[in-house]
Parts: sequence; structure tokens; C-alpha cells
Amino acid sequence: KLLYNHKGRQLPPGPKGWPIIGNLFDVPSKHPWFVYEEWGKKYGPIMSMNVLGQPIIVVNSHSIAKELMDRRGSKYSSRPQIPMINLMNFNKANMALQPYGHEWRQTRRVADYSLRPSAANNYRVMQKKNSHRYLRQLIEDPANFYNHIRHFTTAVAMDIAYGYEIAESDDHYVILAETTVNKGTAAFYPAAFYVNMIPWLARLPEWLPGMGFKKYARETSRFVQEMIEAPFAFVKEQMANGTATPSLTRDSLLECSDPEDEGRIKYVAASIYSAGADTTGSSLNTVLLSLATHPEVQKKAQDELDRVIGRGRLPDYSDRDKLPYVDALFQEMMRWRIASPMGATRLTTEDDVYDNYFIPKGSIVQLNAWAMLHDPEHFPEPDAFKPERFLNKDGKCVEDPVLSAHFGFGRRVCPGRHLALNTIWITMTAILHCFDVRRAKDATGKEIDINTVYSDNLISFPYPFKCSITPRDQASIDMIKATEKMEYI
Ligand code: HEM
Repeated sequence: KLLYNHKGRQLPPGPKGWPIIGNLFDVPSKHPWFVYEEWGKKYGPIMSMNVLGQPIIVVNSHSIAKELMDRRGSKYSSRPQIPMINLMNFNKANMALQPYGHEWRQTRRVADYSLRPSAANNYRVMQKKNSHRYLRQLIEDPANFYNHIRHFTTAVAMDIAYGYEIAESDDHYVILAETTVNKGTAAFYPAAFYVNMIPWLARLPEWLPGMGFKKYARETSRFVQEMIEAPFAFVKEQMANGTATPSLTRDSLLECSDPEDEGRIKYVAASIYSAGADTTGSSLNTVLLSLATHPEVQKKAQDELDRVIGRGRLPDYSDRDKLPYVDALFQEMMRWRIASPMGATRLTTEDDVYDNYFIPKGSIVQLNAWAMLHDPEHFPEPDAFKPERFLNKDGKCVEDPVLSAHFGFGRRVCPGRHLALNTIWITMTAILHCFDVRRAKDATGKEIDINTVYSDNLISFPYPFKCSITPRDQASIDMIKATEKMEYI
């Protein structure tokens, strides 16, 4: 019934399923982006599966994703609703989970306005300040880089959202946000809770045996509530006292005329941490991993920085146009390893036909950003790390539109992308300027291998790895130490 519909048209090709269960056992349990990339060679750039009657469409091609998500956005912009996530109210803490419709449009209006490029640029000073603190931490305790990155991305998210400066450790809001987001992401997978696969279980009373998930959801929803409300109340209190510092919450509240926008501002502010901290953190890990595994690329970028900036100061955003190789390296890093290789899942809200294939209303659509950014036709030798692929014959860095796949498509494209790119660029450039990042060595002096395959969590991270991060020279130490007394205006 599902395979042939809408005037006898067929769904896109895909693995042959079984009666009733369909492709239940074909759904990849590990690294789906690799599996779908491989399937693409057999079935083509758009594929389908049917799991217990649920159509799943997988798109490996950038141009097809653009056609469907950009040009036919009204049909492809909703999100599947995950029962446990909604029971926990976690959908209220991350607008990426909101279904398409009037309320999403209103929330998105607030997000787009407050995170637009010119607004994002206002946060550059704060991003620079936090990136400088990270550099100081790398001098003092380089082995702990993973924790420093966590602290850094949380600090940026809380500062942008609420103008709140987090404590060095054991910060109440940070613990709250981390605990909530960890509980939320753990509940995403179909197998995490039975109710995700059998939604009507949610309608049964909590006292019945096997209903423990309802109690868990009720308890977790209290964390979610506090994560959303507590920092928001902090800003309002500061505004009442006249002590609020600039933040997305303060600035949006000052400008908002529609009283209903207050709830939307709260939603967007909470989404900054839940959608922005780990994704940016993954990319900051990629900075270190890609440099440690490609010393020759690192050297070329350092030579350019030394030539353009010299050894007397740290790089700044205004230097960007003069650093084509560094920029090409930045683009290659964002192509080579991806924080969210399968993007965020979509749900279709109307029937559609693409290239004579039928795509029914209610289909889950997965956009394989990994396959798009590793398409050998577009990026020859896709797993090689080659910044040169973005340089033209005059040595200028050329922005490739396919790279946007990293941040999604169309109406639901990541609204935080300008902020994220600003954080990553300023940090990557300062690390290149001040540190040599290398593979760590074992007790015998042999280099320790680094696994460049990332985890298959919702947000994909490198598996824990070791690298050596040492200041390039005394000038590097001086430049970083000088930031302690720097005035940020
Ligand atoms: C390297 C960092 C980041 C990556 C790779 C990333 C990636 C993505 C992707 C792939 C989507 C889904 C887009 C789609 O459905 O087509 C998304 C959505 C979203 N991102 Fe980001 N993101 C990053 C950083 C951020 C930051 C810093 C923020 C907040 C300031 C943010 C806020 C959001 C929000 C709110 C959504 C949901 C948009 C909606 O559903 O309408 N992201 N992001």
C-alpha cells in the first residue's frame, strides 16, 4: 500500500522489506550516515524504507535536499514528535523539536531576529573574551582540553542567552542545563523507552506496572521547567534592578511589543544552550583533532598568520579577509567532520512527488549531510583534509554553497549558524597562532593514534583522544597572558 500510491507512483528505491515489519531490521543501529552513503551507491541519491508502515525517506544529495527543503519548504518543514520527549516537556526547551505551524513561525521570527548576522556580530566581543579564557586554560592545563571546551561553549551560550557569567565550576545553572539536556538527548532514540515505539502507552495510568517511564518523565519535566524559567527570571530581576547586561533575553524583551512574545523569547533563549552548546563543542574538538592529524596544514596556516598579523598580537575578526588559507582551512574543517551528520529529522505535512517518486504525507525525512559533504564528485578524495580545495588559482578562498549542509536547509536552517561560525573561527585562528597541536606521544616516544571516526550520538563527537598542545613560542605565552588584563569593549 505504501510502496505504490498517488496514481500508482512508487516511493524512492530502497532495501526490500518484510511483510508487516518492513525494513525494521535494515535501519542502521550505528553510524547511519555511513550506511546510507553506501546504500546510495545502489539505490541512488534519494531512498526510502518502510518501518512498521512508517515511510522513511533518506536524501544523500545536496541538490535534492535544496529542491525539497528550500523550494518545497511548506511540505517538508515539520519535525516528528517523540512521545517521551514531549512527556518530559523537553520539546519546550529546544525549538528544533517544535512542529511546523503558526506557533513555530512566531518562535522562529524571534530567533531569526535576535540571531541575525548583525545581532550575532554584537556578541563577538563576548565570544573573543571567552575564547581568550579558553586559551589561558590551554596553557595551564592542556590535557583537559575537552572539559575546557565544555566550559567555553556553556559560558558563551549562557552569556548570549542571559548575560549570565558562569562560575569556574559547580555553577547551578550549568548543572541544571547539562542534566536536563543529557536526560533529553538520552530519550530521543526509539528504543530508549517503549513509549517511543508504542505511543498509546502514554495514555495509560502511572500506577500500572511498567509505567515507570511516566514518573521519570514527570520528574524530568521539573528540571526542564527550572532550566527554562530560572535564568529567565534572573534576567527579569536584573532588568527590574537596572543591572541587566546585554543578552538575547534582555534585548528581545526590551524590543518586544507582543505580550505573547515573552514565552517565545524564553523558548529561544533555552534553545541556545540545548541546540548550540554541544554542536559548537563538537566543532571545537574538530579544530584540535584536525590540526593534530594534519601538521603540514597547520604549518601553512601558521606561516600565513605570522606574515599577516606578526607575533605581537592575537588575531581578530577584522583580519579574516587577509587570511585566505586560514579561511580555507576553516571551511575544510567544517566539511571534513560534522557535528550533526544526519541534521535534524523532518516530517512531511503533505503528499509530494519528486522525480516521479511518491513521498507521502507523514514521511520521516533524513538529510545525510555527511554524504553531501563527502560526495566525491563534488569533493574529490573526500576524506583527505585539503584546505586547497577551497582556494582559486589566485589564492583566494571561495565559499562553497554545499558547505551550508552542515547547518541544514530551508525554513528550519540553523538560526545560530552565524554565532557558531564566529565562535569557531576566532578560536581556531587563535589556537593556530599560539599553539602547536600534535599527536601525543606514549612513554616510548611513539605517536599515539587518533581515531578520526566520530561517535554516533545525536551530536557526533570525536571519541576521547589525546593530543599535545604546546605554546609555539614565548610571544604566544605573552599574547595569551596579556588577555588577563584586556579591556573588552
Ligand atoms: C557547529 C555548530 C552548529 C551546528 C553544526 C548546528 C546544526 C544545526 C542543524 C543541522 C539544525 C537543523 C536544521 C534543519 O532542520 O535543516 C539546527 C537547528 C537549530 N540550531 Fe543549530 N547548529 C549549531 C549551532 C547552533 C547555535 C550556536 C545555536 C544557538 C545560538 C543553534 C540553534 C539552533 C536552533 C534553535 C535550531 C532549530 C531551528 C528550527 O527548528 O527552526 N545552533 N542546527
